[in-house]
Amino acid sequence: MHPNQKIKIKNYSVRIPQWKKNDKEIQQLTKQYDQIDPGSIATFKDFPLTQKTLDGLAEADFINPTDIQREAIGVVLQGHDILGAAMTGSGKTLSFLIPVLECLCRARWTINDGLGILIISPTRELAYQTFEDLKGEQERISRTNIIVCTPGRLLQHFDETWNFSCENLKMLIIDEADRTLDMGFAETMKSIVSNLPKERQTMLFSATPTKSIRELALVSLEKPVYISVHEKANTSTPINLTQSYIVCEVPQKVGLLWSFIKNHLKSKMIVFIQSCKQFVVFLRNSGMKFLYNVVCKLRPGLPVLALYGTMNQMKRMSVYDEFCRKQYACLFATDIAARGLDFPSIDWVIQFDCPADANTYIHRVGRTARFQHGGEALLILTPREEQGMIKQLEDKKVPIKKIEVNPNYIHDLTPKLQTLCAQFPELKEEAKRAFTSYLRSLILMGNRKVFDVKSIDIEAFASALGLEIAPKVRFIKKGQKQEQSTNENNNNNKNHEEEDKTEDEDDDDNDLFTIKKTSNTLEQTVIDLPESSQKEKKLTKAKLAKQLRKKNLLANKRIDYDEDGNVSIMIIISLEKSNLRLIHAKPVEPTVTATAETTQTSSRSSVVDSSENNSESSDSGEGFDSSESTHREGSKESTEQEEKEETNGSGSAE
Ligand SMILES: Nc1ncnc2c1ncn2[C@@H]1O[C@H](COP(=O)(O)OP(=O)(O)OP(=O)(O)O)[C@@H](O)[C@H]1O
Repeated sequence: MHPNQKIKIKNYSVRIPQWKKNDKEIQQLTKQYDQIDPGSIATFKDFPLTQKTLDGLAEADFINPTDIQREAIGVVLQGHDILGAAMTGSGKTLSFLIPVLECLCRARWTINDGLGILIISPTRELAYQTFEDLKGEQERISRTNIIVCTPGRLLQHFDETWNFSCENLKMLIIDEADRTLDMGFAETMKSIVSNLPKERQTMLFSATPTKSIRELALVSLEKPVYISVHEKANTSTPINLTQSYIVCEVPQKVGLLWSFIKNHLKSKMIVFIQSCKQFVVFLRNSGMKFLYNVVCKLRPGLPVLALYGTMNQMKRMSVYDEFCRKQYACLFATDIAARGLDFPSIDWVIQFDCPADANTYIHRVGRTARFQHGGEALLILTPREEQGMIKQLEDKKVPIKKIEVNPNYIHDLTPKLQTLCAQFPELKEEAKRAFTSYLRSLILMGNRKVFDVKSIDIEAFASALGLEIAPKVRFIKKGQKQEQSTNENNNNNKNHEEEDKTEDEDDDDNDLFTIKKTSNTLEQTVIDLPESSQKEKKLTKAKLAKQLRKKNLLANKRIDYDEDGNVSIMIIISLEKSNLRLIHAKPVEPTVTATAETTQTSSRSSVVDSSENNSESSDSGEGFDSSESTHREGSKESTEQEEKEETNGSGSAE
């Protein structure tokens, strides 16, 4: 270069990222973490939070933290693992979302850092997607910083998404932890946790913590701080929730519900209907579809909607949105809506069917009286259910009062329903299915102190549904026989049991949990099968695939019911602790070639996931349902049948 030549220096302007500008601010905030004292926190501004977070909170009108937020945010900012418990609607979500944002901000997280936060929730809302969606998801997932998903879906990404990496993970949040375990995801959760980096912070939340959570806490948390803000409260439900129950016989329930709706037209209400996970799709929500269709046809004078797990995800979302927007409406829902969903301004929660246990009750009523709002809850019980359920609620510190109904208040809908059933044959079929599935669900419920099919006046119940004659229900006798033989076995073992009885076995939570877990397994479904065909064989996956090929069987599930609601064909494969078990199989001609092909080439994921979902995901709509995706294409016939069902009985009507 010539010495006189001037060097031109270009003035490059380097764009300084926002987080760098705030570097000093972050350092100062971090220093204040140790001084956080929940007692002195009145507003969010009292927390050492970044300006962006504070602006976001102010924009959403969140000024004062709730109890759980006041207690938990500081502890998480200080870097501790937590086990958080607080009532429904008390703001648990924000108590982990605020530290999540602060964590990413502090770590100056960018898109290139990949996954930083994993939030596991038991609901399917973000995981219920088709395989087509998954493809897009697999591309995006490596560039995502926060993932919210169900355990099943997450495990699938571990297995199938080549570029899915958790190695930079900063925080793991397990929301509604008890429900996740309740659904049989304990093993899945353990294997998820074992795949995550040890250097991370973990938060575990629940509104109804059970002993079972402790086991998950042991494997996932490191020296956790236990935060239970309402532990010493006199009640386990929000104080501004008024709770009452009515006792009436099963045949009067429909009339009572109708009278209630007619008298509360200026209200927004959710009516919870029992849905039995063990049932096949078309039977699973039959009680709910029947009631929904009846109420729609009778035109109560307010919008009526329905939300249940076997609806497709798009429909579910649109019903959810529509219900949120309405000022007055009645939503028929299964327990899919019982947890976590934050519907605005619900006036009433009606439990048309007795909940499986006190925790389910607490979550259902928790859809109203959220965050300082008021709300009312009404539980409808049969005389048989009253004592057992009320005892459970009292034990759980649920303040509930009995109210008597004036019999004149209850409409007798029988003539109207009979006319409707005669007019609409599909409604009559639905009534039959509702009848059968309700009785079956009582048998499968397990807790005989509360649920007892023998206490039902079968003829009166059928008539109350608009049926002239009661469908045959041979399974009741079979169920009773089975129960008898179980009782005899139990009597034989009684002496040993009494000797071995431990404190844990006396615990209500544990007891219920065990019952629920057993009743969730597919083995319960074989209650209706001829005894000779109930043989169970433990199989390895390879052997199973061989047998399936040999016998020309369809993998997954196909259950056909005859007119009486008895099983005529049933094939189910379930996965239990990595042992595949052929529950029952009868050879059938493969209806759709694609499904049979899938069976023959049964890859690990297709067999595993579908069976998992048959047994676990069910109505709650949780987990990744590959039977809804991989096999959907193949089993067109059954899909069409399901679709028909859904169009008949779902959506909304005014
Ligand atoms: N600090 C706050 N100020 C005002 N509203 C809040 C605050 N925190 C939460 N909320 C509102 O309270 C409602 C309930 O919050 P959230 O859904 O987090 O409750 P939850 O404890 O997770 O309930 P559930 O156990 O039923 O899932 C939401 O509508 C939320 O927007």
